[in-house]
Amino acid sequence: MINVAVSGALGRMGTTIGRIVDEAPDLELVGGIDIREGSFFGKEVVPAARIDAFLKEKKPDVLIDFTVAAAAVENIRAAARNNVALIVGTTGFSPEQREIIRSAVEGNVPAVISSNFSVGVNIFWKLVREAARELGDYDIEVTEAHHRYKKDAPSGTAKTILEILDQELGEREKVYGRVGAAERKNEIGVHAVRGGDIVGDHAVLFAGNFECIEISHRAYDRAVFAQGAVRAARWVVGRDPRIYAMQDVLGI
Ligand SMILES: NC(=O)C1=CN([C@@H]2O[C@H](COP(=O)(O)OP(=O)(O)OC[C@H]3O[C@@H](n4cnc5c(N)ncnc54)[C@H](O)[C@@H]3O)[C@@H](O)[C@H]2O)C=CC1
Ligand SMILES: O=C(O)C1=N[C@H](C(=O)O)C[C@H](O)C1
Repeated sequence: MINVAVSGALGRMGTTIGRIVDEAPDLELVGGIDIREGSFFGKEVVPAARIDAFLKEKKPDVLIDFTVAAAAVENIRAAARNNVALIVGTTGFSPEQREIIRSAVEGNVPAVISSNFSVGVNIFWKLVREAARELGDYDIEVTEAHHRYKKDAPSGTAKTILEILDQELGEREKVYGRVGAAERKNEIGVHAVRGGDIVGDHAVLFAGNFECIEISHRAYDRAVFAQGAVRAARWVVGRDPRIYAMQDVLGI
């Protein structure tokens, strides 16, 4: 039995993950952490200020964090000092926060960190990499769309797309939300749409003369992210103490 705790337990992803863990015969939901007290699936949710006492008492094997960047950094540090493995889906980290996370995790606990835990997006990233290798001279535009409550833009998944494009094509200027009259150069356009209850759409357009290729992914339910995160949680326990990607979990 793997003991699982969830931070961001009262949020959209936290409740989706809590339900999956609660229903899994091989997993035990030991409780949750959020900014306020509460309960989910019959388990206690404690305020983030009490995370150390919570981890010592409940002894989860793994903490799954879907919160906000500043909170996740503190939760990750707490898990690392209490020897709890990590799944981190939170997005919007600054380079400085990424460095704090790296030094908290490396050599201390195993952690799978991914801007997107869906299997489909992990395959989509591979397809984008392949297309970029062949179509480096085409104009490239990245578009993402999410629900009205999303706090960060562009999405973590879109930032990962940009990292892949930079790795394959060399670093190019990014133009965010094109406005005004300017001739297109070699930049990559990046566009974020926010509205309604859109779960998560991403597309990369490669536009050449007389043809375009668009690679896209659309999530219809956030269960796809939650199922991926739970799959990663089963995989991460007992691994060497370092940062892993979802591709490591999937073996792709
Ligand atoms: N990697 C992936 O596959 C996915 C990542 N995300 C990311 O997950 C994060 C959460 O997304 P949602 O669940 O939609 O947001 P949400 O706003 O519904 O939930 C976040 C929860 O975190 C709580 N929280 C805030 N500070 C906290 C702290 N210090 N400790 C514990 N909990 C705290 C909030 O009260 C809230 O309940 C975002 O960064 C989002 O981009 C979302 C979906 C998929
Ligand atoms: O906030 C969300 O909802 C999502 N966030 C992730 C991101 O920023 O890429 C993943 C997914 O698209 C949903």
